[in-house]
Amino acid sequence: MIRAHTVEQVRAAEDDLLARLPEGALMQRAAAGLGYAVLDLLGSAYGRRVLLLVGSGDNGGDALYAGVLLARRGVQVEAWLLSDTAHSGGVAALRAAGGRVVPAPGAEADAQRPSRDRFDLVVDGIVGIGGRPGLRPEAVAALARVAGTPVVAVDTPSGVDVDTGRVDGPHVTADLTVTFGTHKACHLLDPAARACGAVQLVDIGLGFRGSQARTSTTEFSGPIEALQAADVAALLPRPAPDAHKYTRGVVGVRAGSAAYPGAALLSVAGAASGLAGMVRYDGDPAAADLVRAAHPEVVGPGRVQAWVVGSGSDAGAEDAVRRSVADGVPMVVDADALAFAGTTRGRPAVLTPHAGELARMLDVERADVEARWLEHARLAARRYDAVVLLKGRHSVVARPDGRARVTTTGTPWLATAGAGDVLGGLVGALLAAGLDPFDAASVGSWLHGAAATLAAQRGPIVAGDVAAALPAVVAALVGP
Ligand SMILES: NC(=O)C1=CN([C@@H]2O[C@H](COP(=O)(O)OP(=O)(O)OC[C@H]3O[C@@H](n4cnc5c(N)ncnc54)[C@H](O)[C@@H]3O)[C@@H](O)[C@H]2O)[C@@H](O)CC1
Ligand SMILES: [K+]
Repeated sequence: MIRAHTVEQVRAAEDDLLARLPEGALMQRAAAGLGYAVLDLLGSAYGRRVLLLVGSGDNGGDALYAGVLLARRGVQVEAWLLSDTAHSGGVAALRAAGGRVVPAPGAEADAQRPSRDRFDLVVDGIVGIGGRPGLRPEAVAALARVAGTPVVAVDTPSGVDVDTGRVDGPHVTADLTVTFGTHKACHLLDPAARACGAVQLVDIGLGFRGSQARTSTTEFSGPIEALQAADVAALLPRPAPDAHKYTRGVVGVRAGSAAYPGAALLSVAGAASGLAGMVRYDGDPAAADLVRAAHPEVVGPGRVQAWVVGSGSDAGAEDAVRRSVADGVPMVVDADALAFAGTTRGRPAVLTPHAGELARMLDVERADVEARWLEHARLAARRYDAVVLLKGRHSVVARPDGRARVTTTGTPWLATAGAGDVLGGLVGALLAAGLDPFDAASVGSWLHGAAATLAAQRGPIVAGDVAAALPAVVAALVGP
C-alpha cells in the first residue's frame, strides 16, 4: 500500500532521524537517489548538459549535491540560483566538482547566461515541501528559457500544493519526480499528479510510526492511500472450497432500457466478471432479451446481495433506486440514478459520479471539482453519507470520515463510452461478494484500470474489451 504523508508528518519523521544521524546525511541520501535517477534518464554521463534550477531551501540543496555526483561522472552541470540565498555547502561543493554556478537574476547573472540555453535535462530544485504554491517571476522566466527540455522534479514539482494536490498558479511540469522517504498527496492526486510525470520514491530511512502515521483531523483530512497489486490480491474475494453460487454472492443489475440497451449489456459484462456467484438482470424486457443472448448465465429478478442501479435506465432510475433502497442491500448508484443518491443515505452505497455529475450533486462548477479533486470527493461522501468513487484519470474513492484512496492504474484509452457501466457492474459484484463499499470501490477501480491497460496492449479499446480483460487481471493477481 502506498500511503501519502503530510508535510507535517514528514518534518516530524525527519526530526527523529536527524537527531540520530550526522549532519547532512539525510540530504546526501536524497541527493544520491536523485543523482542516479538523473543518470538513468540521461543514459550516459560524459558531455551531457544538465541545468539545476536552485531555490533558497534544502530542495535546492538536494539538486546541488546531485549536481556534484553528476559533475564527477563527466556531466556538464550548470546551476542557476533563483534567489539571493542558496544552500551554501551545496554551492561550494558543486563549484569544487567543476560545476558552473550562475548567481541570482540581475545584471551579473544575465551577463553570464548564454543567449541560447541548450540542456539535455533540467533539475527542478526550486522548492519542495517547504514551498508555497505558485512560482515567483524569476522561476517562471528561467523555465521559459528552457521550455521543451525534459524536467526531473526534486521531491515535488515546484508550485503545486503538496498536501492537497491542488494547482492554482504557475508550476513545474515534470517528466519524472524523485521523491524522498514517502509519497505526498501531490504525487497521487490530480491535478498535481499530472505535473509529476512518473514518480520514483527514494528510501532515505524515514520511519512513520504511531501518531505520525495518522493525519491530524482537520475538517477535510484523513489518510490518503493507493492500493498496489498485492493489496488488491489480498482483498479479492475467492471462492471457499465448499462455495456455491449463493454463498459467493448474487449481484443484481438495474441499468439500461429499451432506448439504451448497451448500458444494460456493459453493466452486466462488468458484473459477470466471475467475482460474484450469480448475476440477475432486472430491467426493461427488451434489454433483458439482449442481455440473455449475450450472457446466457444471467438470470431474472430475485434476491440479491447487492444492486447496481442507474446507467442508461432513463426515466426508470428513480423507481429503480427506490426499490433497491427498500431491499436494504448495498448498492452502486451511477449515472441517471445519482440524481436520487440522497435517498440512499444510511444504506451501504457506492456513488460513482464523474466530475460533471459530482458538480451537479454538489451544485458547484465542474472546473471546481477538477481543480480540487479530493476535497470534492470527500465533501460528497460526507454530504451523501456514502462512499464516493469520483471517476477520472486518477479516480478518488472517499469515505464519509475522510479516508481516501486514489487509483493509479489505467490508461488514457479508458476514456471510452460505456467504461463507467463496466465499472459499476464490477463494483456491484465485489459488494455482492462481501467487500465493504470502500474496498469494493477501490478494488473495482484498480481492476478496471489494470484491465484497460492490459486490453490496450493490443490497440485502442472499447468498454467491452475492459470487461473481457478482467479475468486475466484477476488470474495474474491470485493465480488460476
Ligand atoms: N524533510 C525531509 O525529510 C528531507 C528534505 N529534503 C529536502 O528538503 C526539502 C525541504 O526543504 P526546505 O524546508 O528548506 O524547503 P524548500 O526548499 O522546499 O523551500 C523553502 C524555501 O523556499 C522559499 N519559498 C517558499 N515558497 C516559494 C515559492 N513559491 N517560490 C520561491 N521560493 C519559495 C522559502 O522562503 C524557503 O526559503 C524537501 O522537499 C527535500 O527536497 C531532503 O534533503 C532530505 C530529507
Ligand atoms: K522541486
